[in-house]
Amino acid sequence: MITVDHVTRTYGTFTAVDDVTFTARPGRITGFLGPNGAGKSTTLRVLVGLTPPDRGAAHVLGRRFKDLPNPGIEVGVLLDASAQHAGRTGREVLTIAQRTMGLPASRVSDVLDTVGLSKEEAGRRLRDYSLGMRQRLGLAHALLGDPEVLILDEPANGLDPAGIRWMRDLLRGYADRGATVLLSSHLLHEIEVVADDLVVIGQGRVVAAGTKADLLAGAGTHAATRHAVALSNALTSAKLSHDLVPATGTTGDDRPTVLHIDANAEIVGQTAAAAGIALTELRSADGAGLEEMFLALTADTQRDRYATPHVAAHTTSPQGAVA
Ligand SMILES: Nc1ncnc2c1ncn2[C@@H]1O[C@H](COP(=O)(O)OP(=O)(O)OP(=O)(O)O)[C@@H](O)[C@H]1O
Repeated sequence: MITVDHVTRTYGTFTAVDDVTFTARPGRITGFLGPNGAGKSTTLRVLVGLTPPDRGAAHVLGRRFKDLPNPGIEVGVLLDASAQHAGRTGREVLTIAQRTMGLPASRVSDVLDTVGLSKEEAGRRLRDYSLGMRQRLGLAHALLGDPEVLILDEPANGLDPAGIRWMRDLLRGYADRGATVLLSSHLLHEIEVVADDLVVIGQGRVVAAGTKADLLAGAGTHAATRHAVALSNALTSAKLSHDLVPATGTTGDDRPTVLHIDANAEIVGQTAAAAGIALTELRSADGAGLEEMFLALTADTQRDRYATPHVAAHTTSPQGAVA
């Protein structure tokens, strides 16, 4: 269990983390999401005692990190995979940690195996490691003590697709055995696939927290059609609000146009059928849900604005909007 309780951290007059409160529970993977500079790393640093908070407190397994007698055994931490002496070999890094923690020497080979670093790679110096190899070594370091809690900052950074899949399975296995897993990431798809719970942060403040299922509930429906104007009219008549999904076909294109509708697929299908409109696709918008939720929740805190063309059924002429 991890609890972050009203944590605030300022640098001069700048508030990097502002009254942040959330819980990461055992047996679950909690995804910590936010735009660049939102305060994710600072929060994780407070959690592991590297940055003192100005106000509030963070606890891991009911204690402050610095009060854990042998933290490596209880909590596996990966904050910055490059923060190791470049002249040491991977095996040396792990051996130092293994001895410090009082673990059997066999743990080093075990975790090298787990993260897929070969004997030969473990003998190379870190300065010669690729980004993905450093990340794997960082994970090996975090897993060394077979801890009950994992705190990982951007763990998928630099991993190839097979590595990302492997990491996902590894974290799922940990959580299924009752561990608490907290991971930050910008990779929304990764978080969407792996996380049970989500905490979204923007400009230092928590803007949403809860189970992924609750937060993404009501994601709506995506319907594709070659008759977007007619469908938009039918949806407007049925008082169903809808938007054009950005970067999909527009009138004049050969591709069907995709609309996002704030209603379930059954209602949308019935509305289209009643109006005699053929749909080429009808599906829950879950897949796009996290990205849309993330951008909407953090819109005020994004440095890169994004243009969303709106059909805005109830306010704009559908013909004008999709033409
Ligand atoms: N030591 C420091 N001194 C001054 N400002 C800092 C310090 N550490 C962090 N900050 C500021 O706090 C804010 C939050 O930074 P943080 O690294 O926590 O964000 P983040 O959400 O992890 O971002 P990213 O996704 O880009 O890694 C940023 O504006 C950053 O510049």
